[in-house]
Amino acid sequence: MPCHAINLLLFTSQRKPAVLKGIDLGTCTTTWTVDYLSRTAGSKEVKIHVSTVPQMDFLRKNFVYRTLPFDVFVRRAAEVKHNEYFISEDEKYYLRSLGEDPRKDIADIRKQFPSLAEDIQIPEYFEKEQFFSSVFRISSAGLQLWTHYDIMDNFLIQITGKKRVILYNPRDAPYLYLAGTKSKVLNVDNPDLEKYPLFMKARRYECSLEAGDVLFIPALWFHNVISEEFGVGVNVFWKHLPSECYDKTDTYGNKDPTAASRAVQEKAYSTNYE
Ligand SMILES: O=C(O)CCC(=O)C(=O)O
Ligand SMILES: [Fe+2]
Repeated sequence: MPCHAINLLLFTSQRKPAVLKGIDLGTCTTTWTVDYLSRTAGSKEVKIHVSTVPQMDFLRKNFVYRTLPFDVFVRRAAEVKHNEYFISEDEKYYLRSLGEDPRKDIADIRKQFPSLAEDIQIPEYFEKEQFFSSVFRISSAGLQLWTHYDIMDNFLIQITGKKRVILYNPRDAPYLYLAGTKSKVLNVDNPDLEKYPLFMKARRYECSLEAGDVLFIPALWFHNVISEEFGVGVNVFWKHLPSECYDKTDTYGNKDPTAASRAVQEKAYSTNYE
């Protein structure tokens, strides 16, 4: 086993987030320009989030869902002011790619974007049977995705563009004012402490992702993501627990696992962390 694979196994088993640099991700890191992406993926329709403000709020829904051909979407997401737009000329876009039928099918870029999937080499540090989904994350500059957790282990592969990611340990959940898997505290940099006094107690971890970096986000770790530039990411979720622990109807990877599996996941945090 190569040395970096051993390192990776070591920290995935420690269940701590980490940024991996210098991993061979294939040709995507050099070829995925706006032109290339538009030409290669063509006009397949994608459902996108469109927002007039950069800070998207899932709970109050300050954005709308719209559909665009992929090539048009990528060009718009890469520009700051738009000639053609839905709500405002400086609206922001976010794509979280989905399966063909999002209620039944899981996002897998090899199925929905086969020509682009050829260009990316996904770090294979888990067994094939553990793979759950691969998801495009394409965002306008400035866009901020709400703080949330997912229930599976995850590599966030940043192919182009810069991101800033703030993370919180699952143990700090009591300070994050959760509604389901999402935090009500949108402004993590300047929180309203009168409304959310306990937020002060949450310990913030922060990292910058440059193009070509891969962030390991362990299951249940909260993350808040700001795209500092227009950028293209792909994230890969995999099942680190036995398959039967997961809800079979969950195509997003964010439905809570069964009570027993949740207890197992949480135990990892109460024993492994200082
Ligand atoms: O990079 C993003 O836009 C969001 C990533 C994310 O939420 C994830 O990888 O689970
Ligand atoms: Fe996530």
